[in-house]
Amino acid sequence: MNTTATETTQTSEVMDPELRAAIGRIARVPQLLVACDYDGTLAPIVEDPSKAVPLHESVAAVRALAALPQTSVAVVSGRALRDLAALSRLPSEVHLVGSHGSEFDIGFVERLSPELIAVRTRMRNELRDIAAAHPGVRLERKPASVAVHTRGVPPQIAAQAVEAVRNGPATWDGVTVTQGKEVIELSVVATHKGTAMDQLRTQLAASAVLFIGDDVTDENAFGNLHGPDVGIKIGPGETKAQYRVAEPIEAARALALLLETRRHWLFGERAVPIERHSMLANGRTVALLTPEAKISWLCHPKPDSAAIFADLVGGSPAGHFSVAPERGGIPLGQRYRSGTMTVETRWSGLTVTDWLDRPSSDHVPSESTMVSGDSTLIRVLTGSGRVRLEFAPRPEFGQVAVQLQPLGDGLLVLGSNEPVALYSPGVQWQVTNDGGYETAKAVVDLAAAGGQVTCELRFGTHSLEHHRVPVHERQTLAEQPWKDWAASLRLPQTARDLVVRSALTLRGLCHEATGSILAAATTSLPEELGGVRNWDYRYCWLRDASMTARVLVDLGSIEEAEALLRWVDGCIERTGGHPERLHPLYTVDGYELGAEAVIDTLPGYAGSRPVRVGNLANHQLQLDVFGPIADLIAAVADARGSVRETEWRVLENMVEAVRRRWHEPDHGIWEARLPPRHHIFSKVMCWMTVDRALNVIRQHGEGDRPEWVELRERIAANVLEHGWHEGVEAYSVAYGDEEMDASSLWIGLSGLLPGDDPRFLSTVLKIEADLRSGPVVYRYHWDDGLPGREGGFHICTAWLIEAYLRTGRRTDAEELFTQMIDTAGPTGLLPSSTTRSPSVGWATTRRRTATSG
Ligand SMILES: O=P(O)(O)OC[C@H]1O[C@H](O[C@H]2O[C@H](CO)[C@@H](O)[C@H](O)[C@H]2O)[C@H](O)[C@@H](O)[C@@H]1O
Repeated sequence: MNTTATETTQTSEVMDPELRAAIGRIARVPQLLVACDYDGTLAPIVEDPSKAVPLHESVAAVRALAALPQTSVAVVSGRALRDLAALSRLPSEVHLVGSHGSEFDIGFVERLSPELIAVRTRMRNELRDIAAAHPGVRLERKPASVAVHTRGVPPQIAAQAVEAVRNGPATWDGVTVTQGKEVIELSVVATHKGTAMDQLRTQLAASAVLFIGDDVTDENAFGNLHGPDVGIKIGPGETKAQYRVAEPIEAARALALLLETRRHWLFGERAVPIERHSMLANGRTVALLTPEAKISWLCHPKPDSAAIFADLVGGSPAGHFSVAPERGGIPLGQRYRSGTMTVETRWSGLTVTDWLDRPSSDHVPSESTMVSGDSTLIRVLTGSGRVRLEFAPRPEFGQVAVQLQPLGDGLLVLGSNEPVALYSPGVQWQVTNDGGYETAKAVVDLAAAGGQVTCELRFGTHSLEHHRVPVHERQTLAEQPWKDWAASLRLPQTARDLVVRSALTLRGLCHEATGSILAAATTSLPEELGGVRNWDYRYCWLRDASMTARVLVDLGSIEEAEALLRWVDGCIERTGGHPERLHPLYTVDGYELGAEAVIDTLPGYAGSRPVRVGNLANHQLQLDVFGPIADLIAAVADARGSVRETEWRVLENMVEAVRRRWHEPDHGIWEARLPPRHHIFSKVMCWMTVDRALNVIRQHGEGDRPEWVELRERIAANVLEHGWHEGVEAYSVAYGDEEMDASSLWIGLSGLLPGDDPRFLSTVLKIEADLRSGPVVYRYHWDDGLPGREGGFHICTAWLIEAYLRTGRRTDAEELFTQMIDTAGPTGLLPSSTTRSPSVGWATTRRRTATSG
């Protein structure tokens, strides 16, 4: 018998914290079944069984739960199904099961055999006589049973009646006896709520079941619960349920909490628009900060590792590190310190300064005993007010429960493979357990602490030693390389500040240890709020990384391109002489990704699920990837005035890859999960590969390569002829297809067609007409086989701006540029896509959290 539920029943309105935590956990399962008993659970016990009506609080919660997606609700009662439906008046979404789990539908009675009906008739007659001989005893007839009620009957008469039942029809062959609350029931079929629950679980494909009941018959259901299931017993008495509440109204409260938590989980908590975040970076990993100084995203040890803070796609249960004035209030503002990746968030009386420190070995004098790990998130709190801190690390996207152990000047995160320590002298942490996860909370009085408190979240170490270098010096040391780099850039006259911020953000996406460049800091930000187009972009795409590095070369910085090209060389080497088999993307370490998977415990950004890790596009054929690499080598060679051996090798491989495969259909730049096509963009990029290689060899090598010239001309002739669609008078998305695609602007942007070629002019006009809507430029409107809608893409906006410039439409270019930068957030970040949502206005979502246009 059980025992997990405490015998003392709760009478207060405060819910048992363990039950609260269990509800928090089960609210987050993919497919939930909520099952309740009726009498004594939804409906308080009353003397007359025909007057038992449910609490309106319970009905409200049950109805609302049943209306949620991925959620089923059932009422499993001892009552006849017909009576249950009449009394409960629950809507048809709620599954009703009567007769202690035997009666799933009204036709049940017709399936009783003639023999059973004969026994039932005999039993009814006998029980009628017993009731007549015992005043006050009431009978309740059900399809296969009779309940003999003794509630309100003098105890002696009740006992005699029960004895008569037990010694009489209860002894007959084929009769099952069930004892309930002042009721004894005889049935001609065996009944079992546990079996009914198993049947419902299978029918409704439930990942977990929450069952609430009060009576002895409910123990069969409690006994069949297992794994993530939750059982709640109402009232006293032995039980197999893990949790207990005192009375039905408390069960109603538990259902209301379940409803609220599950609603949040399904639809997301109030989501901060993506462009309102700020990004921290240190060349090793990246973090996102909300406008309220909450660290809402951080993967560790690498940017494509699992997140320790995934609040961005999972709300606060998915992990965060928050700092705010105790009195509350909205921040006055947030900004980057000029030319750095340090962010300041200001309230009246409090400034929080955040940065990701570089590995401390770079900075710590050799005599220091300080042992620090890979990265350190430093949070400096200055001011005079009282500040509330909440530290909720959830390693491995919250899949691994950890303990927080206050120790010395901080606390340790225990239970994770990667050591993590929070050094926070002067902060007294209180650790609470919430849903199996521990959270540390504290309030600090900055005035009493001398005006400043520092928190250092140290990754890769359990050291809580004092760092010998004062924090302000470490800030200078962390900021100086960013400042020096930003100061070295060759900036355009237009929008200089935004360009610097863009460049710093792109630089922040560079992984210094390997040379790879992330396509984005995050996974699963949706193309459409609430949609399913949520992909993991925390990897290095050959195309995107080359385009990023190319932008930085244009701004005068070639070291990122050099590092990337070394990384690409490593990827090519691992193809074993088959550059044409390069994958479109790799991990930051340059290896193939694991299988794409869904983390179904995370609700997604604003409820946009699934949250994915890995990316199936890894196995697609994308023949365009060689072009941006060759283009980058050409730009580096021109900037440096020479070509390195590695770069020659990469260039030769790119041309060879194109020679082997340019004529094949592929999946294209947008990675549609459709059969391959002859995409215009891929063909143009193949042409560009050979064209840029010829430029390099002519300017920095030895003479020409006639076979390359011939290859380039062959590709050009092919795409110019087959890519042109007479019907739409433009270069469309793919050979023979009349749909438009913004990437086809590259027919002119690449230089394959000159700016004044009528075919390019006509293509620009057609793309503008079909794909531009005010400030938004869509990638395409063709059916990509996925549900939901596309958002606008800033990279397409940038291409259209450039196409306007090349075709002599400067005013249009300037106007669209102004419209585009108007969508940037307060600290200058501009995500890669835009979508209109009634709830959040112009929300910018998905992919590269950077101003890369
Ligand atoms: O499985 P349940 O939904 O809990 O049904 C069990 C029995 O509940 C009813 O009887 C009980 O509630 C009555 C109304 O409050 C009360 O008067 C009686 O004393 C209780 O035993 C119902 O009448 C039975 O048919 C159910 O088997």
